[in-house]
Amino acid sequence: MTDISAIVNEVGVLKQRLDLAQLSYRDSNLKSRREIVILKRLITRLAVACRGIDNELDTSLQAISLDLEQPLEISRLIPRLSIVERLVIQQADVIQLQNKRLQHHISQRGRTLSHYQGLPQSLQRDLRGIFNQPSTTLLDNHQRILRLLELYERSIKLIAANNNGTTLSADQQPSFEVELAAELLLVISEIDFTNEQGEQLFVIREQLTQGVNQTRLQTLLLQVLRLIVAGTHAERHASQQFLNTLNSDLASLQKNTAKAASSFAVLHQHRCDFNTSIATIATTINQQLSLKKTPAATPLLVNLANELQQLAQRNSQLELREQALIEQLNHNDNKVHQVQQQTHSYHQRLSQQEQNIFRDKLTLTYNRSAFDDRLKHEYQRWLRYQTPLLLMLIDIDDLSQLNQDYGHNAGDKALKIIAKTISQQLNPTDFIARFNDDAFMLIITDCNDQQRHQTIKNIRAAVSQLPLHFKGQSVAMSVSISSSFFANNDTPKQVIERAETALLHAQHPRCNIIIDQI
Ligand SMILES: Nc1nc2c(ncn2[C@@H]2O[C@H](COP(=O)(O)OP(=O)(O)OP(=O)(O)O)[C@@H](O)[C@H]2O)c(=O)[nH]1
Repeated sequence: MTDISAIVNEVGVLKQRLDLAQLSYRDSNLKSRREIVILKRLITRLAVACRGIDNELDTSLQAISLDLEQPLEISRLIPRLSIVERLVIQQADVIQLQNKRLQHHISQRGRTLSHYQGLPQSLQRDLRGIFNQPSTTLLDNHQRILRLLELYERSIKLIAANNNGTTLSADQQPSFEVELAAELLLVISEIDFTNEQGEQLFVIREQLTQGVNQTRLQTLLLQVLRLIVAGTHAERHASQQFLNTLNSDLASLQKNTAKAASSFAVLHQHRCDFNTSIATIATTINQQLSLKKTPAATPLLVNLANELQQLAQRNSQLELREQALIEQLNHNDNKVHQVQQQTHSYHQRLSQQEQNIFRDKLTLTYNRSAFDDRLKHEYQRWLRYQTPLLLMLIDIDDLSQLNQDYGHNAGDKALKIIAKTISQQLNPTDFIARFNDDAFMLIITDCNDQQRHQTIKNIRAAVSQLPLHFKGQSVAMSVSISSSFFANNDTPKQVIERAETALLHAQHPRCNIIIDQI
């Protein structure tokens, strides 16, 4: 009987364990449902943040969101989640780097503009206000800001010309205004702010379509400029918040997943122990029955055997649920893997954007930031190896006149064609960047004086032979070029200044002169 009471006790203990195992299963199931909610939220946020960046990314994120509507569980994802988290942090770093460069570019343009002679003091103050804002992500909007600055510059010239009462004829002026207003409308229509600034831009758009005078146009230009900067600040703030939330979501997902994984391990251990116990009891009962020493206890033993069988069945159900859990975990594993890949491609796209910010959008040559970087690098090389290093400054003659006579689009076209023509005269190792409005700078390494002369000659000849036609007229273009080798204790700043000063002197009274200055 002692054996039997022991068995009864053990069966009781086993029942308790089974109940515990079921509780623990329910608990871990609840936790994993919570994780799925977090994962869904995360994917939705990612989809909102990446919307419009890439069609494929949009579609895939949408597909994942739909898939997540299926029943899921989460675990074993910790390493992948760590990678996703790292990528998100990297993206934040990339954005910061882009900010710095764009801000630099924009403040350069702003500075040039605010030094424009004759600009009313109040306008100068307004402009300074805009450009003294803290560094921010003007990522997608920096080109628009530059275009606005350009429009603004042109409108100032228009007013200045008006004040002098000379430059523009009466029938020229309204068309010039209309052209400026149309360009401003175009800039606004490209902006997609969903915030307060977006609404204000909409109002300005309405005003522009109804027609505005010159002074109002200039006020609106400045307002649009301010709104874009403010709107970009707001968007930047929102995307920063998104990244922060994404990070904390990932961290919480990771934590919960770790908990779920450990609950799952405990559950599994329970079941193993349970199986062993059942096997042991079954053996004991069989032994008792085979001994036939306790016939009175036989019905009790049979009952116990039945109970054991029931326990074994419940255990099998538990096993099935575990199996389902494992399948869900695998499914989820795939989902997180997809998220990781999407985040990775988002990251690659940001890297691509980073590449793009080194290019001048109009001429596709490198821009000033890229030039600064490259020159720094070549200067270090020159310091070290003292191999020849040459800067060549090429300024397009009379671009403003061309703009005035044939319109800004003609000026754009000339800039593009001349940039391409210059590039065609260069060696693969030469570097060309748009240095400012109508000037390009070349960095040429390992070149002697004779090659320098030849390059200048080739560029001038190629540009002067360009077949440019605007409004049915053939227009001849030319460039002024100065160049200077690095020598003695030169710094990049000194060589650039030397080339700029030489060019300035050569252009007045007239340009198209080669200046070889060492
Ligand atoms: N079309 C067009 N014009 C531009 C662009 N960037 C700057 N400009 C214009 O280029 C002109 C440069 O003016 P200036 O520096 O006086 O140069 P310029 O008229 O070529 O005179 P010189 O260089 O002295 O021969 C300005 O009128 C700008 O508006 C651009 O991207 N496209």
